[in-house]
Amino acid sequence: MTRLSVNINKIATIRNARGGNNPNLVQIAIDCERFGAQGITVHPRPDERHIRYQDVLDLKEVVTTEFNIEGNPDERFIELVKRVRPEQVTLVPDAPDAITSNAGWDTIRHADHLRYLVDTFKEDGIRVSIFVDANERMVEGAKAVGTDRIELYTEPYATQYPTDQEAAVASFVRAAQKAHELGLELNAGHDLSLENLRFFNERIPYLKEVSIGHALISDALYFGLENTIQMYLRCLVQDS
Ligand SMILES: CC(=O)[C@@H](O)[C@H](O)COP(=O)(O)O
Ligand SMILES: NCC(=O)COP(=O)(O)O
Repeated sequence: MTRLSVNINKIATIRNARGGNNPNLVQIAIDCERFGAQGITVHPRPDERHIRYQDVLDLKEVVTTEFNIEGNPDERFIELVKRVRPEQVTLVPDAPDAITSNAGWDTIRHADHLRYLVDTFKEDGIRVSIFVDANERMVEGAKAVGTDRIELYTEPYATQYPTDQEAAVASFVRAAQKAHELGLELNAGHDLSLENLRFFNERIPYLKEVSIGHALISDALYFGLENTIQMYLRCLVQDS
């Protein structure tokens, strides 16, 4: 079964709006796990607009499932990840002023840099995942730099899904097959939701993990966090 990692960035966004500790990010991470999440994802950004670097250190003390730290690997990020030693680091090429992540790596152009990063994190026993578009050449490039996994950037899938599900998923199926042929493990994320997740999971072979934040936390406003996590988990169960 594909595993669900809950991205708690948006909890930190709400907390930061008032400067105090409500909602309590650490308690929410503990509760997400209690409600069935199989991982916790955070994406510290240089401006700390949601997840703060201190949050990552605090979360390391309590997360008992898979801890996944995503981000643009600048010096501060590299130092943080190497200090925390999460189960997984996901390398994302987003600009500091980007509203959210908006593209995968060009794994061919940035091959030398990515190879260095993969080696750096693997040295500390941290699994490395590289965020890529659903493009077979980029998957091949990711393999060439030695990563363990890739994460497919699913925003284009989510955008096209309401109008043409088959067209939306086609390049993702090809990229997933390519990853499998090359021996790469597969994650996916960005804008996955209750609307589009089940179909994606049914169609994408060998999917190990999805990380979901924005839609899941928004749904929790209506359904509650525990129910919402269970609803997402049900989308990931395959009928046999
Ligand atoms: C890497 C990725 O796909 C993003 O979804 C990211 O983790 C979300 O970041 P924000 O919560 O800052 O939009
Ligand atoms: N890696 C994707 C992620 O963690 C969450 O993305 P989103 O669901 O907030 O778009």
